[in-house]
Amino acid sequence: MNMHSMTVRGKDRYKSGVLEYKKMGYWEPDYEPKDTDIIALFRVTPQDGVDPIEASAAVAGESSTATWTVVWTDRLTAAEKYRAKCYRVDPVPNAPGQYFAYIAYDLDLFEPGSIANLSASIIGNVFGFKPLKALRLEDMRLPVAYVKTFQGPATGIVVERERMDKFGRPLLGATVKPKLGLSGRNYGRVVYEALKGGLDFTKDDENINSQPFMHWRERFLYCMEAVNKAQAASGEIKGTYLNVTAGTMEDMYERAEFAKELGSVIIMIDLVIGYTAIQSMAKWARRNDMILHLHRAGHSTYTRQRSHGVSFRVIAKWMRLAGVDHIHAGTVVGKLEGDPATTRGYYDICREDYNPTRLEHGVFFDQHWASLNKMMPVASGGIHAGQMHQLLDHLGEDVVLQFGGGTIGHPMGIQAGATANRVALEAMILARNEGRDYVHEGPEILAKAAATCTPLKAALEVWKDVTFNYESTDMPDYVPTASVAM
Ligand SMILES: O=C(COP(=O)(O)O)[C@H](O)[C@H](O)COP(=O)(O)O
Ligand SMILES: [Mg+2]
Repeated sequence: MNMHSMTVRGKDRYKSGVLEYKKMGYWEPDYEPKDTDIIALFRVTPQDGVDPIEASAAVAGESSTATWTVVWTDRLTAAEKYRAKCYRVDPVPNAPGQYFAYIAYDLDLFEPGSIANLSASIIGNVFGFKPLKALRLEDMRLPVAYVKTFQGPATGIVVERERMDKFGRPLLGATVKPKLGLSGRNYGRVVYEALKGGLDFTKDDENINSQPFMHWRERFLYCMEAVNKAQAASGEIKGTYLNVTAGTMEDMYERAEFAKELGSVIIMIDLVIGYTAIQSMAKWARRNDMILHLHRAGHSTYTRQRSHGVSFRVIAKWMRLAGVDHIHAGTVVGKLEGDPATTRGYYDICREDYNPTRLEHGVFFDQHWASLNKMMPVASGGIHAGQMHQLLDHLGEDVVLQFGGGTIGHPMGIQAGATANRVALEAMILARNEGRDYVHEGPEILAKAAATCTPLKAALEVWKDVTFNYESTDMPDYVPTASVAM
């Protein structure tokens, strides 16, 4: 690096001549990624005047071996091998000033089985790099050799269905509401009524831990009493996701052990506990035959903006490696953002053994999952019985459909809310199994089922106008085309 260039100030500071990552070897247009390389696809928005290829090479540099200048000690390493290599840069169609940069990383740059280590490189410093206006990690290709170093989902969809004794339909759940403030006794009543009314699961909310109005042991005791009573009353297996999220690992382990002691089939954690804590809890869940539910609390702070942050498809991939069994993955039709095609891509990541590239779903790479278990996607956020045909159509059968307000807000009460959801689902599954066009005939099928089910009739009546049709911020707006490198 020419030391003189470091004295340039202001806007000129970012002119291409100042960045020398290309010269340092982080741009290799002829590089053919190896099967064992990890590949990251970034959406790079360079500052005005910064050459896109230089900016992309800088991303490769800053997310692997480089600092801002060449250092003598590079010569003491196999720098050729350890340098990440940006090998392709394409302009993003319909997004002036944005570029897709493909970067390959040698497998030896990463510790086996550690999301913390992977993320410290790939999203470590580089998002704050001054020559970039914005940066988004869109997708990653994880080689089989790397995937195999992770445990993967503790239980998986197949064994979950066996343990729950539920087949051939989506599972049904509800988040207890209001989110905060209920006493243990009243909380337990919600769980009992929702389960007895026909749901398979109830769930703690993301911010229910151990507050003055209900300490965690209180919650666990009342919830498991409710589960046991509802199982006895219905003859079905029931579960409630006991949120073990806490301030320390010690507390989380203590809560998880108590959940196990009480006979719970499932525990829950929040994404905000961090990657290492998630991996530890996944190992605990595997050792203790427990289903592990992950609420993606916090993700929208970095997944929602189209030009900056990390796509949820990357988080979904990391979570499958880390080993959770359930993951919130969007609803398409509910209150929270997410368009059908992109959401479908997230569901594919959860449920397929192998993801072929599907640019229309925002899936940029073939991804082999090396026999890691599948994750159950969870659809939650503003959904109700009147949308059952759309939910089944968009999300398929291996999914948990969770109706919080859509159960507990039912005009005839919680049990009726649960019954409305169960009857709507079974009517739709029956129609599907009979080969009917349940999507287009959905409203008729629901109306017919409602004729003999007053709770469903009331649900359809009260929520008939509830739709959330806002434009998504995460539409797949592109299909990569010509490379600006050529
Ligand atoms: O409490 C709810 C939904 O409640 P309700 O069913 O009453 O709307 C969940 O926390 C959200 O689903 C999270 O969103 P996501 O699932 O997208 O992570
Ligand atoms: Mg919630």
